[in-house]
Amino acid sequence: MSDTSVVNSLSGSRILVVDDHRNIRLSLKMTLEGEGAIVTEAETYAQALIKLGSLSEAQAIPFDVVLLDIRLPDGNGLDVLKLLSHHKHASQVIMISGEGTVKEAFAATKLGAFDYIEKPFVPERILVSIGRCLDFNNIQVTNKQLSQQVMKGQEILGQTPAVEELKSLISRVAPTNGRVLILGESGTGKELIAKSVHRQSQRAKKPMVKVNCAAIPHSLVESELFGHEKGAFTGATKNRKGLFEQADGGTLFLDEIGELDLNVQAKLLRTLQSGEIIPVGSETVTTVDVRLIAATHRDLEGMVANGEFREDLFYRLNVVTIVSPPLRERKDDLDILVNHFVEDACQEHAIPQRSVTPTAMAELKAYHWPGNIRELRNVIEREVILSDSAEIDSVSSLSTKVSPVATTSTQSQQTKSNSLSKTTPPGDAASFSFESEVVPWQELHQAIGKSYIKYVLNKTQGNVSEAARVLCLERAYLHRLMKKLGIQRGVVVTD
Ligand SMILES: Nc1ncnc2c1ncn2[C@@H]1O[C@H](COP(=O)(O)OP(=O)(O)OP(=O)(O)O)[C@@H](O)[C@H]1O
Repeated sequence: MSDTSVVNSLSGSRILVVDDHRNIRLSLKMTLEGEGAIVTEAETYAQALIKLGSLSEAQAIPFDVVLLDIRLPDGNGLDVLKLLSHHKHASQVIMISGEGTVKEAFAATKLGAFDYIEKPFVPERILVSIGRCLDFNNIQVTNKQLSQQVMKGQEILGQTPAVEELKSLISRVAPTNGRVLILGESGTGKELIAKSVHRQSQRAKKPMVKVNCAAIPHSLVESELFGHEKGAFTGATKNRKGLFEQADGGTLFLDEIGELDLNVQAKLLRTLQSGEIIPVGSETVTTVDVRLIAATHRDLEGMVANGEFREDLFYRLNVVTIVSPPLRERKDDLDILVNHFVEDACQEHAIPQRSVTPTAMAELKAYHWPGNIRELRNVIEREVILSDSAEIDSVSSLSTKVSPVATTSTQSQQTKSNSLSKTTPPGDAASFSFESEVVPWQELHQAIGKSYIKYVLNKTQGNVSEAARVLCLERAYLHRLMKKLGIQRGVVVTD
């Protein structure tokens, strides 16, 4: 036996030895089986093809490594190699040859042979080469798994004309350096589009840095984008690179750009015009090469008209506009999306495979989807988790706040299976008469809560701190609740 690293890597590996010399086959078989490999022999070109199977793309080749002699009585080993090189899931091939020439060795390597070994060889030479092959196979498998993981959830799914058009626009725009403005409602996939543009661009190997402008306090946006010098403001204890610099050579994705205040908009405009940034508190100008992609669910043109967004910045950003269509305008994609999200949720939560029945699918199609694909993903995840059976037959967790837009074909099913969850769609009172009498649960919950808080505030003479104490709530939380429920501070109304 040879060294342990070889012993470990050969154990259980499937190896095909193709050679017309019986002695060579036997000696290879003995050596390889001694290391735990499973060896199959072929004496001729024809036998090799039989052992390799149909070589159709649908079938994996049943060997990890093929040891292939070049001169065979009925053909040339290089032709077998050629056939294997066209196969998507081919095994690795090590060519062996008695009277090999440099030309042959070169041809073999060009056709994708992993190694080329001349006879006579010592067994260790073969073992080391096979060990490397197997390591390479493992690395390839790991790479594939990793890239599948990275790509998981990154694909823009859908086949409706709207989505096909979207994908075609992305593929045309992506390879250019043009700035992109992505418009669309929340949850329609704007971030997915931005990632797809970056991935298909020449900057794909460089970073894509994402920033949600709505999530950063106004006072910090400038320093986040452009960086700051030590001591520029309280808390700036050291120099810090901004997101523009972090994205240098790549893409900066400014999500919710409509939330930037006018001051930062002016600085952003300057950077877009000059390609230069000046960190907060610094005098040094740095040049950056960044492709900007911006997105918003807001009506930027309306904001320009109202003076809330700079017109010059709007035109700078808006070299190409991509509109992400709302889900209600591409309901034919629901089947694909739903099946994908069901599969995803089952995998993520280690739940046996579930499926959605046509009845449940009709309910999903009748719904208006105000939260778009994000809402769909969440609804499906909830249904998968809560469902007791392999078939999801009814969708109980659709939001109760928004009316479904029922189509004629789905109304009867919807009335049957969805009797409690929806409010009446406009102009459709007859078929929803029972539902029109029912107050959705969340509305009821809020109404009771509002009435109760008002009652307590009345008892405490409008004293919010006292009311919070009595209700066992944090004062700040009670304030937020009052704001949400529309209870004005200081105005105490007795219901
Ligand atoms: N066409 C699609 N195919 C598959 N998944 C999608 C698609 N569009 C959106 N999603 C999924 O829906 C969710 C929301 O998408 P995304 O965050 O890109 O939306 P968004 O428009 O950027 O939302 P927001 O405006 O709230 O930031 C994500 O989980 C995303 O993977």
